[in-house]
Formats: sequence, C-alpha cells, structure tokens
Amino acid sequence: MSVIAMPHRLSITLSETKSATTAPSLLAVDRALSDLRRGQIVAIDNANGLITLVLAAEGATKSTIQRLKDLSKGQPDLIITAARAHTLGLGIFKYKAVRAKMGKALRPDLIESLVNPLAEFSKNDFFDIPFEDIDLDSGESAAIGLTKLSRLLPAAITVNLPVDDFKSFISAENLMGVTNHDIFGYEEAAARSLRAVSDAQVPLADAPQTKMVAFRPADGGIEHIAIIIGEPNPNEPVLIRIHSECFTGDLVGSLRCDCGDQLRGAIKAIADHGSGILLYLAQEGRGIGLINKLRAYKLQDTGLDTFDANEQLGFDADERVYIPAAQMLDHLGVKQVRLMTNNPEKVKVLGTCHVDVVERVEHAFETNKHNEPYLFAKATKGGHYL
Ligand SMILES: Nc1nc2c(ncn2[C@@H]2O[C@H](COP(=O)(O)OP(=O)(O)OP(=O)(O)O)[C@@H](O)[C@H]2O)c(=O)[nH]1
Ligand SMILES: [Zn+2]
Repeated sequence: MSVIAMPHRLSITLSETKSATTAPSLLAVDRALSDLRRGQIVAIDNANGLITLVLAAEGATKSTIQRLKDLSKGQPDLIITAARAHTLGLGIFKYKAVRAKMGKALRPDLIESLVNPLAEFSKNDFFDIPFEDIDLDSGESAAIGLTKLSRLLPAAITVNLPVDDFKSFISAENLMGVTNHDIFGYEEAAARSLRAVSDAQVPLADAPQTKMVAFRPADGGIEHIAIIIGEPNPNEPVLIRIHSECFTGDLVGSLRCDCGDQLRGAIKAIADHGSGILLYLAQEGRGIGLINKLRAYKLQDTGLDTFDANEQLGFDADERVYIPAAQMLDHLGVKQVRLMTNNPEKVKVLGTCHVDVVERVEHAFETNKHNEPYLFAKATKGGHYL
C-alpha cells in the first residue's frame, strides 16, 4: 500500500495489487454473471440441500433449455419479477419474484413474449399458466438478482434439485457455482471492497485543476471514478455531485434527458466554487444498463413514462445503490457534503449510508422539447425538485 500525497489536502490510498482479502464470493458471482451473459447454466447453492440451476431467460434457446432439463431430469419454470407480472395484468404479488409453471409451454418464443415488453404477445398464449409468489430468500429470487447484475432482462429459467455435494456436482457438470447468500450480498460487498487503484491529473476545459481517481472493487468488477476539482478541504462540507453514468446524455449529447447539462454544469459550478468532487458512478440507466435503457426509451416512445417503462421491463423504477459513493467519499476522507441534486431520494439514501448531507444544492438546467416529458415524470412521480 502507498499513500499518495495529493497537491491538495485530500489524501488517497492506492492499492498496489489486487487486494489480498479478495472475497471468494465476489469472484464466484462475477464469474457466474459472465457465464449467464454467455447463455451458460449457473448453479446456485441454497445451503438447504437444494440447488437452483439457472439460465437467463434473455437469449435462452431450445438447446440450452434442453440442457437444463437433461441436467435436472425435471421441468424448469420461468421466473419473472412481480413488476413484470403486474404489467402483464397477472395481479399483485406479495414478494418481488413470481414463478410461471410453464410445463410444456416453456419455449423460447413464449418466454420472449412473457419477459420482453417489446415482443409481440397474446394473453391467450399464457392464460392457463399458473403463477405463484416466490420467497425472497430462495434460489429463484437469487436467480433474478443475477440477471439484474448481468444487466440482462430480469427473468430466469430455473429448476431446483436436491444435491448432497454441491462442489462435486458442479465440477462433474462443469458449471459455475455460487451461493444465494453471495448473490444477495454482492452489491454491498463489491462496494465495500472498492479501492483507489489509479490517479492522474486531467485538466478539464472548465476545470483545469482536476485530478481523477479510479476506484475498483476486489473482484475486478465495475469501476467508478472520482473527479476531484481544486483542493477540497475534508474538514469542511465539500461541494459534490453524484452523477450516474449516461452514455447517451453525457457523451453524445442526447436531448432525451438532462444528464449532459448536469454533468458539465456540475464541473463548471464546482470549479467556480473553487473546489469539490464529482463522483461518476457506473450505473447507466438508473442501474439497468444501456441496452435496457434503450429498450425503456422505445417503450417511452409508445407513451409510457420513464418509471413505468422500467417496470414494464420488470425492473424497479430505480435500481441504483449509493454504497459505492459513500465508500469513495470515505476513502477520500470526506464526511460532510453539499450535494448538487434535484433528487430527494439521493439525499435520503446517502444519509442511510452515513454521508452527512448538510445542504442540497439545486441543480436544474434549461429543458428542451425532448426531455420535458422525462423531467415532468421525475417531478410529478419521482418527487424531484423542479
Ligand atoms: N432507465 C432509465 N434511465 C434513464 C432514463 N433517462 C436517463 N436515465 C438514467 O438516469 C440516470 C440519471 O442520473 P442522475 O442525473 O445522477 O440522477 P437523477 O436521479 O436524475 O438525480 P439528479 O441528481 O437530480 O440529477 C442516468 O443513469 C441515466 O442514464 C430513462 O428514461 N430510463
Ligand atoms: Zn441521461
């Protein structure tokens, strides 16, 4: 470990190598995510003698479904979120995941129509399929968690089977294995393991005195960036912006949202103030990923608002977590912040992550005809300040 003396009063600790305390559970989840995205089956150990074999619903094919059947000698189910079930008109469910006992109807085309609101479907196709609630701590709930972490549509094809020796089973079948406990704890554990791994001066057009610090979790997963402008004094409230990644708005100037203006506006405002920090969090599309955000945009073009579109896809209206932001501020020695945001939820959630938000600083910009419906929905439904 080396402590880098910064030209300003903040100091950061850089990890020389990958942390020796790398949690094996993080690694297992990370590998499972990659297998899932490649259409592979993943095995979840539920620590109760039952394992859950999982295939992501998105991209499932006849042959991968057949492999799941062969491995389990059983009939897999389709698991969707309660949000998706609700938008399909299947009623209100108690927990967040719902089992569709599809039986012989478990075909890629019908799966697609159940999980993807952009696909054609007829309600007649599934009117006789039984749907039931799934316990929060089950392997199937963990399977939904894995698909969300994979930034795929939140739906999984699963089958449970009794297995005495999990390790031997996954090794014999050449499957990636992970526990449900690891999956449920992944986001928080990854955030807690964030370490500053690299930093450099990067003069910006509107803020020449800028340093960027890159943070990486112990499993080598998703990285976040702190943009430090000037010389913030950690003994006083620091002016900060916590900005969620928006490829379309930040990078290529999309007019559908206000992100680009907020990003550049924050940099300018911090530079004008003299010092502060912008945390650039890799949680594109309020945590659903770019591909799903584009799907949400397509749904919004049919008249849905930004929150309903997320729910049609099976996601929560906002899937973001702010533990990474709290962890980065902690590493930078920042205790009290003046937060530039119009989102009351950010202020509230940061408080629960032990960041003392002493002031909310308004951060609104001119609207345009393309982003007005989005900003209107955020204000009227999301409670954002205008
Ligand atoms: N799912 C989804 N995400 C969107 C949409 N429009 C923008 N986003 C994402 O929303 C996020 C906006 O992030 P922020 O600007 O940090 O947050 P905010 O909740 O608007 O709060 P502020 O601090 O007031 O800006 C980014 O990740 C964008 O990619 C949309 O229509 N659907
Ligand atoms: Zn945006």
